[in-house]
Amino acid sequence: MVMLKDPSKKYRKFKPLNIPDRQWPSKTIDKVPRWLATDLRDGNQSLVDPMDGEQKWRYFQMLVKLGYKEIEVSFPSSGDTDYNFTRKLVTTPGAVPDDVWLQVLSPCRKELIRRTVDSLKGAKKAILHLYLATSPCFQRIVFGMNNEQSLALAVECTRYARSITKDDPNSGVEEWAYEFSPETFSDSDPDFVLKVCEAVKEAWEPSVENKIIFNLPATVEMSTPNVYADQIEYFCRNISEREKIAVSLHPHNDRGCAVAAAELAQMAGADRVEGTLFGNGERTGNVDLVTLALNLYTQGIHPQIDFSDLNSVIEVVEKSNKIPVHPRAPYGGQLVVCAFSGSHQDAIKKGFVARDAGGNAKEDPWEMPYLPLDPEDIGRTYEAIIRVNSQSGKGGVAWIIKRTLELDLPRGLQVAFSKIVQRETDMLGRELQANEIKDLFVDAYHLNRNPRFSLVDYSITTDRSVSPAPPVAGKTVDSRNLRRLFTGVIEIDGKEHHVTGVGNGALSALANALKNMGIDLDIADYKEHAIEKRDPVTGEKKGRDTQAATYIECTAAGQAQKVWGVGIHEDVVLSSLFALLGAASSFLSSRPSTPVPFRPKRNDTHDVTSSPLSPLRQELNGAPKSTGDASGDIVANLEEKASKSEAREVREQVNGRI
Ligand SMILES: CC(=O)SCCNC(=O)CCNC(=O)[C@H](O)C(C)(C)COP(=O)(O)OP(=O)(O)OC[C@H]1O[C@@H](n2cnc3c(N)ncnc32)[C@H](O)[C@@H]1OP(=O)(O)O
Ligand SMILES: CC(C)C(=O)C(=O)O
Repeated sequence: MVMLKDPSKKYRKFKPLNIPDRQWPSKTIDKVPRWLATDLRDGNQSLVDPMDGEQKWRYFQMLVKLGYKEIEVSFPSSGDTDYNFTRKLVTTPGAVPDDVWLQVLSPCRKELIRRTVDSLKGAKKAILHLYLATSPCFQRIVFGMNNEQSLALAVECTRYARSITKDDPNSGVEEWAYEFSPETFSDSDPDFVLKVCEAVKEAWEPSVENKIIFNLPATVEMSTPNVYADQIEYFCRNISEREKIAVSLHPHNDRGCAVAAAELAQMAGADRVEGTLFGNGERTGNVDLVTLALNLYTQGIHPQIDFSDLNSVIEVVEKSNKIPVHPRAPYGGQLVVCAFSGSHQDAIKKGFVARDAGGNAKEDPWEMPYLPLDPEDIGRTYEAIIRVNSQSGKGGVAWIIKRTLELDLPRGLQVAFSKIVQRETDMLGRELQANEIKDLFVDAYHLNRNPRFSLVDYSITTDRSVSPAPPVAGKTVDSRNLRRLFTGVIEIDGKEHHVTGVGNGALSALANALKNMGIDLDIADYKEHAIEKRDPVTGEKKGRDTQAATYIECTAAGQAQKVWGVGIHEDVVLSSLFALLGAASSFLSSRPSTPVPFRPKRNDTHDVTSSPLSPLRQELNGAPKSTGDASGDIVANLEEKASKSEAREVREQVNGRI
């Protein structure tokens, strides 16, 4: 057995402070703290391969660009890399903006403090940071010192630091600040910490304008974050000359609560937070500055750090640390702006549709199911939001087709295409990329090339001979009542056929022409809309022209099977004809399971039994003969099958528009 049955002897419960009148629980975070980025020090010291000078340089420039004004750049006494990097920063003109403070860390050892201070000669603004552990555990085990000795060392080193920095006119730095960290604060006696800090403050003599920074680290996270908040509130309430002090936080993430600890401790009175981008740092890491900043942002407070292009930040962080940002890391993780599951995708899609429909501007209130932040604000694209795997539904798939091809699929087609996608994801056992889904759609609905039917030539004329309302003397003919005659050449499986058909509109005329060839399709659903012209294969915009997209759902007379056809063309009539031919092609190709009725009509242009259509007939061989009326037009069929209002809508479209 590895885990103890009773761990209570080995691990003792952390004893919380007793502050019955604590104030922080009813506070909120209303302002941006001072941020200190310690990626180049605490983050760097924890890496398998610490950064070299060049990597540090690039990282530093990024931190400056993001807006950090206090940056812990090194531990100069650790060796040449950090010392030389610090020298390069202060000696390279323009490398450090005038409003940026360079912070450097040293233990309480005089020779190391000297070297640390020397590294900064030439800097405009510098923070010298000393640390000394105050917890009984460290005092006893690491230093072999008692409280008095620790306090004396802290004061002695602060005095020494003062003498070679702000009190030294030849220090070579324009403005000095001082930070002291009672290391292991989270495990220290709060009253002893106060005693040490009072003594250090007295030794440094801060002012209101140039405050001393007391950095109170959860060097190791020991307790629930409310206990850390209590410790911070206790310090803030009891330290004297609070106005001359910046209370700083430095939470580590041993229990996974660093962000919560930092937030509660700000509510408890802290002014400043030290951390790293994406939480790199010793063991489980430092508190993540990206999360803290964007948590503020999503509460309506700009963190004064610009994460507009978070992807490029991730790139630098990953390259420098050689540690990938976790795919589920808040805000930055690859997967956090993605939804795979059907119900999430559906809700997000509806959210975006509602936002678009409301004509919302970028800064209008964000109300989006499942997404706490507009991904666009941090430079992430909507395309990345919805990804498709076997857990996805029609909503996500439709969203991808909308984004890639600008096609607004009717609900029935969403359902049908989603099944095709589902089959593919199940078969491949992996996620499908947006481009793969687009290609699948182009292929399934023959947008690139109809594999079986091709419209070689056609004309649509009015057929007055069959007009339902022949002209009456003295009255003009209502052209809306004229029936249309489709005459054309259709190539089927490489062979040309002359066909004719009559209908209420061009589409129904073609449907009847197909019916005359034995392909008896009824139109069950019809939708069209305009789109910007795009290449159907690459999806790229092709100028400013618009195209029509037509969606037609067909059933074979007397059959349950339904197929969809999609047509895209500048000409709205052609777009619908292509959609019908697409459906016809899909129908024939899927026929073996549900054969198409094949009914040669005696008065047809072609006798299919002896015409070149024979191969087609053979393909259709064995199909049950329909008992339906071969002359019934598509709108009449539709009225039988669809609801009355839908039928009326389609009738208007078919009769009036095409
Ligand atoms: C919580 C933190 O992250 S603190 C920052 C930690 N960062 C680093 O340590 C990175 C850079 N460190 C180094 O390069 C080296 O450790 C150095 C240069 C500081 C010291 O190197 P060495 O002299 O070889 O000492 P070593 O690293 O073995 O041990 C640390 C020594 O410093 C002492 N020490 C540790 N912390 C402190 C402190 N805050 N003040 C004074 N002395 C300290 C230890 O007690 C130990 O002393 P000992 O040798 O008398 O037992
Ligand atoms: C030096 C101090 C602030 C530190 O890194 C820690 O305690 O974690």
